[in-house]
Amino acid sequence: MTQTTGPDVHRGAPGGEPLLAATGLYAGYLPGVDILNGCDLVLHPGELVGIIGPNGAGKSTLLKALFGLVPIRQGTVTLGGEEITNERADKLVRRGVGFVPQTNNVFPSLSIEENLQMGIFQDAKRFTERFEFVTDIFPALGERRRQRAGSLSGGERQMVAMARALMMDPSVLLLDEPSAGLSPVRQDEAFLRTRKINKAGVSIVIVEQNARRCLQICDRAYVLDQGRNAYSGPGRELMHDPKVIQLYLGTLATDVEQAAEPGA
Ligand SMILES: Nc1ncnc2c1ncn2[C@@H]1O[C@H](COP(=O)(O)OP(=O)(O)OP(=O)(O)O)[C@@H](O)[C@H]1O
Repeated sequence: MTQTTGPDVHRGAPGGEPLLAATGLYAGYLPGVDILNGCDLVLHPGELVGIIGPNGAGKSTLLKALFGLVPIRQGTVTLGGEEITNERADKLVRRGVGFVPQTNNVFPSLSIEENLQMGIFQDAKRFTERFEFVTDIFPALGERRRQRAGSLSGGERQMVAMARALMMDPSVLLLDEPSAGLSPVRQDEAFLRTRKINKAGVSIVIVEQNARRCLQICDRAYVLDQGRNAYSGPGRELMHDPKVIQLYLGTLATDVEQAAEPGA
């Protein structure tokens, strides 16, 4: 049973102190209108945690609230045990939180290299070291460092945006729908890229519309509905949970899974 009730909200999470923890968050854009209605999330060191749910559930709002872009009216956020609720985004970047927005995530008139410089302007002396790290993960960015970001494809821009967020050596990366607007093949690449960053030691919270693919790559996931936790658990477990399939994944998820299983 994966329904989240009370202490079961972080089902499947490893023990120990979480790296990032949000507790009982109420947040919204307009006075008196809450989009988040008491949702919780924890991210443990090394984890890749997904947030899925229907359109308008508040997935992106949760990410923005964690990054100080939407005011939190009630509840707390901690990073490494220290409270960071409503801390400004630039301070969060200094404290090791990176954020990759869904759209407008590169400076189109700047080159790839200049975009990466913008990512580390708060600690410019580390540019060379960090440039080497990110181009090791994404060699294409090193090879094309002089190319204007505006001339890149959607998938390549997404890669630049992720790399820019990695320049400050974050311990936590918040990714807002990295597969949005990409063709199926490019979507797969975006998920593989996410996994690669995670394997390089960065803990990740990823919001995704492509719920099935998200659950496939995540250690754990939360299903949000109307700004509240509806279900949670290990990604692959949620994928096969009849309630989650019926309410949030549709029949396609089971069809595709069965087709992928030998002998099915
Ligand atoms: N800047 C804004 N000002 C006012 N309301 C907003 C703003 N951004 C989002 N909302 C509202 O907040 C609600 C949740 O939006 P949010 O983008 O967080 O949902 P989501 O779960 O990410 O949805 P989707 O999967 O469609 O991207 C929606 O009703 C939306 O209209």
